[in-house]
Amino acid sequence: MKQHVEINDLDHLTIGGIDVTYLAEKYGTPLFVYDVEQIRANAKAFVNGFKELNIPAQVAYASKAFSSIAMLQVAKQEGLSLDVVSQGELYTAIQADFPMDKVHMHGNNKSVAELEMAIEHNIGCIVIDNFHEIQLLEELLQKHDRSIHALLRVTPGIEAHTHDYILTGNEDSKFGFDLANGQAEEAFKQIKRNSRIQLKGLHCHIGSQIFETDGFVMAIRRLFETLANWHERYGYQADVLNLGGGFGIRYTKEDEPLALESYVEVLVKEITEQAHYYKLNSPEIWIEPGRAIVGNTAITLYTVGSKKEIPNVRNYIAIDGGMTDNIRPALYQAKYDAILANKAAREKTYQTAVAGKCCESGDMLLWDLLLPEVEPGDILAVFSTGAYGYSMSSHYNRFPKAAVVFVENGHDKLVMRRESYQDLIRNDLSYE
Ligand SMILES: Cc1ncc(COP(=O)(O)O)c(C=O)c1O
Ligand SMILES: N[C@@H](CCCC[NH3+])C(=O)O
Repeated sequence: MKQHVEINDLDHLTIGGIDVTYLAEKYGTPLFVYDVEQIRANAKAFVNGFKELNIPAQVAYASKAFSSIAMLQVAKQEGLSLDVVSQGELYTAIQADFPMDKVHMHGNNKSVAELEMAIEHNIGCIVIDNFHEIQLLEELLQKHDRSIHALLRVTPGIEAHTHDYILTGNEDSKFGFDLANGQAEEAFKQIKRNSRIQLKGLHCHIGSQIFETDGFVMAIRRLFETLANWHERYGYQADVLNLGGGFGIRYTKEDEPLALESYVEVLVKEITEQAHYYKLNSPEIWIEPGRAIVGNTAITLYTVGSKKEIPNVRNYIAIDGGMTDNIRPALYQAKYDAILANKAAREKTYQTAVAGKCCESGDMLLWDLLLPEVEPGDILAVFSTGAYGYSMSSHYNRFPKAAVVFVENGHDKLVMRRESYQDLIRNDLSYE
């Protein structure tokens, strides 16, 4: 994947051609900085991958990875569709003037309000997840005298664990209808009985941060066994197969992601072959990458503060953010890489852990990092924080949320303001 950061002759890190120490000074820290050119390049890798193979497809950006009006505007400009899982994500899409016919709604417990909002705005597709939802959707479509396109989310019994796959019998997942135990077929029959729900096809999502293609191939084969069966018994042909997201990115040197185009090639090849084998129509291919669109496009800038050196144990440096802007190390033991942005080419001699400033021992960003000699005021840049960083951020310890800046063509633009303390207490009511 293309590198979007460099080191300039001041020995400073740059992103999208802009000195990050300038950005830290201008906007303060913690600061998320996205390289928009890289977002576009990632989006194009998927979109053009399908175009070059002449395959009808939709690349839906999974907005859970990072949703903001500016981000959705870029997604729209790149011709992406959009995966939303809540009213909040749908509301953001509406505010970004995202074409509603390209919005797909997920969720394992969609509320009446969510479904009504989706129906009212005529979104492109609902991904039906459970029996309760079928009933709710039927009632709401009847009430509003409307119809809607839908996919059926199935669990194919394949789970990706980043580097390998396990086949599970009855998959223990809160999402979707199980193929093996017949619930998917029961749901299919219920939906087919309702003329207001047009079932466009099947959806599955096998995991996240996946570096191989075998799991996708296995899932496609499972889906086609099902489709062949439903074709034979019910005369059903799917217009769409949605393989979800999960395409892995590089966080550290140990990660070896595939080129994004190669996932596309494998999906296209396997789906085409399976359709041919079972003499079924080739469905449109939809995917939902989140991390692979934005993950490697952003860095987070922090200012270094205190230091603690425990002889023969560990050194700690602390930064002005932490689990409030990046919960992933605490939640998943996720690994990151980082450098001192103002001493980017300096020799690295200081072994240290990087701690956040929350009142929580687990609030750590990195456990083991080699840096140049560190002083308070240095700017730490953590790489690959574009996905599930800001979007999973919290107000723990009442820290205001960080600011987000987009850089492109040598210009920087604030796209999410840093929260103020006033913002923090905006929902508090007095009890005096
Ligand atoms: C249904 C679905 N689609 C898409 C995604 C996006 O995944 P990723 O960011 O790994 O591409 C997820 C999250 O794992 C998901 O649950
Ligand atoms: N939030 C997770 C991925 C889950 C995606 C949603 N199914 C992460 O940071 O890796």
